Amino acid sequence: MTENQAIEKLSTMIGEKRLKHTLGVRDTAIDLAKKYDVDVEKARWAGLLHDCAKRISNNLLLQRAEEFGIVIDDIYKRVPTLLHAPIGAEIAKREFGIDDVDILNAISLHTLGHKDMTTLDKIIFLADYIEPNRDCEAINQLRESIKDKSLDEAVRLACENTLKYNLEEGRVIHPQSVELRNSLISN
Ligand SMILES: Nc1ncnc2c1ncn2[C@@H]1O[C@H](COP(=O)(O)OP(=O)(O)O)[C@@H](O)[C@H]1O
Repeated sequence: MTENQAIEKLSTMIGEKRLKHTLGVRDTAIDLAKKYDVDVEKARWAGLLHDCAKRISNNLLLQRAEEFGIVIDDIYKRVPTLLHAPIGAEIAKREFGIDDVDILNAISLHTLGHKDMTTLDKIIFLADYIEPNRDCEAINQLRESIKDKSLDEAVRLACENTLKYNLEEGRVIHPQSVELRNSLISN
């Protein structure tokens, strides 16, 4: 499938607004890949497809997770939308013909992150947070503050912002993101 064909298909799956975000993530991921010497094509495809399951309803996400053999833990049960990441990886494989494990893992980990992320995984996680179409105070500030920081520092700050947001909103927090945050603290 060409990139244009993928974009065409995606637009029917996620709608115009989410597509704009997606193209922002793709472009940001490509810039970060060049900066951190990661395969640009992998960053392009992971960025492009990271949210391909974003429009699927909670009930269908739970159903698909069963079908695909994805373990539905307690937090996934309570916040099924989190499943759009691992299910997105399955859809990228089944419907977009992606067979590269690095791309599929980056899609799967883009929302919660993971303590053992590869550089590509970190790039997609960060790109999803800082892409230019996201316009809110916390993100605008973070974009500025990470300019002179390492990738790990930037990932930690993005992760901490998401954790803080979930705390402030009184939402549950998946331990995988707490583990990611702790893995990026040196003491
Ligand atoms: N670590 C986490 N634990 C629990 N919920 C989370 C976590 N990270 C994100 N979420 C929630 O998952 C939902 C989807 O997150 P995300 O895909 O980042 O959203 P979007 O791309 O639409 O901003 C949000 O409601 C967010 O609060």
